[in-house]
Amino acid sequence: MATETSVDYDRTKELKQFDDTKAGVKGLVDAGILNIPKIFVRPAEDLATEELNSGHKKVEVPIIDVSNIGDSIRRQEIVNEVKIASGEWGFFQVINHGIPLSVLDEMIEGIRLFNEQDLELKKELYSRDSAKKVKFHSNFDLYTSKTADWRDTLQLTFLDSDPDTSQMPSVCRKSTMEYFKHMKKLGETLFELLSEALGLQADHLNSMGYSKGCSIVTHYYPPCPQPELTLGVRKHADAGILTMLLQNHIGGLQVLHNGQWFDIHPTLGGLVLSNDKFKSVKHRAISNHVGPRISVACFFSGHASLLDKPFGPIKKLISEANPPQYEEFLLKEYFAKFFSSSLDTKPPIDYYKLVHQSKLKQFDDTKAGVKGLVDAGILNIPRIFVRPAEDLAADELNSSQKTIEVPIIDVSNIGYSIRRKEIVNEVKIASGEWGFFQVINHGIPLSVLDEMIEGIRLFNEQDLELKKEIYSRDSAKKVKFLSNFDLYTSKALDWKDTLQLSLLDFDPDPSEMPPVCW
Ligand SMILES: O=C(O)CCC(=O)C(=O)O
Ligand SMILES: [Fe+2]
Repeated sequence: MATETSVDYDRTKELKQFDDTKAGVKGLVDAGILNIPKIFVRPAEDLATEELNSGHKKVEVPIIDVSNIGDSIRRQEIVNEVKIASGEWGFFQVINHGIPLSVLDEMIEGIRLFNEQDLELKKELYSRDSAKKVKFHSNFDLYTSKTADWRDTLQLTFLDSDPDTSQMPSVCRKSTMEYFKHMKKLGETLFELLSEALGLQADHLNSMGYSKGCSIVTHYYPPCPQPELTLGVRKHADAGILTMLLQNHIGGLQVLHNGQWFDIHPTLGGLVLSNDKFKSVKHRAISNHVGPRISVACFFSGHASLLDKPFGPIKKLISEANPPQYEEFLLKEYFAKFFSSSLDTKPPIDYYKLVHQSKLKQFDDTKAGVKGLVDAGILNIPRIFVRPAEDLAADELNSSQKTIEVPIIDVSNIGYSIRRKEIVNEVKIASGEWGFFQVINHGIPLSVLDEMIEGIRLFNEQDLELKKEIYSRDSAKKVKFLSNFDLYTSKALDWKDTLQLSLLDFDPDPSEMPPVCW
């Protein structure tokens, strides 16, 4: 514990030092660093899951040609393509959108100029103040994430009005204004297509104000000396309703589909959200030896006037056959959740998932745990236990050949001072390197261990009504039985039931223990 705290302390200090430079990641590169600072290095277990990337892909990322959208037959086809892409991927690339290439190029160039201008000018805009409409910083979640990402961000928020040109950095003012104009128009078109794809009137989503408020979040990813150790943007799902994303020639955007990462080659891409009819795609950007990589995300997340209003599944889509999947929430609470947590934690929309919550409650209310399901003769495990596809894919990892062995420590002869020193040393190494070791020759009779296991088997296999009496999630209870202590907060449940005996302030009290195993 003590080491954990001191590591955390150093990290906070390093984060603050980095933040105080107000020079972002580009400042580090300009200073000529050869190794990236520790605050950017991803945990070893995350780095190991990169294998995910290597598999052969049998499908292709959807590309939608929106030319001739005015032709009613072609429009129907496009709506259908949008429906499939949004439902299966939550992502598509748009081509022939009519935005002049020069507008896109100049937008990227403006952002390059902003980031490469005199540092003192950039520093003036460096801020983490959520009230600021125009600000520059590195990693909005710098102090809450496990690892910082290799990018700097200039954020322009226009939720309640069109862009305020006077506040915009002069180097990218003209190009951003022009780009914004086109994004607004394309955004409206995409919202029309999405409305139609949901079986609604074409103007449905636009008339709700979704295409009115928008934030343009521009990222600058300087070349990274050790791209294998960090990311440009960690895996996440966007919080907004629709994101339109532009990236320069370097590429690096990847979307997660059926547990595999797909590279997205530079062109405009859209990302989407809805009542589970459309997917909210997980995506990330890798960092690279070459650069700068530049990307521009245009988030449509609703006009400022919607922030205080309840937000929930589209009423017209709800029926008995198609019940709501999410409860209503206030948009401002939802965004507060998003901005106060690390980008890669559970997407905020998951907190409002109704069906999932009610399925969890149903299971909890049986008080029979996982064993109850098995006794009922289920052949397929309920969905609440199924791990996300990307976690399952990462398990391939498990199969690789191991060259070292798990530490086993023989504690016999612990009374001899020379042997004790050796044991202490083994404990030190095992605890430092693994945080785990096995103990042998501990002197506990085998029968004690066997009887303990047998008692727990008897407890779990006794009459259900007796077990139910102590089923509880009450943290004050010293003796309780339950399945998954984190049932309501985890991504997927574990296949286990638990009898918990907390002996923190008292020796076991036999009268409180389950009779079969006391
Ligand atoms: O830079 C990119 O390609 C992705 C940026 C992104 O995902 C975001 O801003 O949410
Ligand atoms: Fe994103």
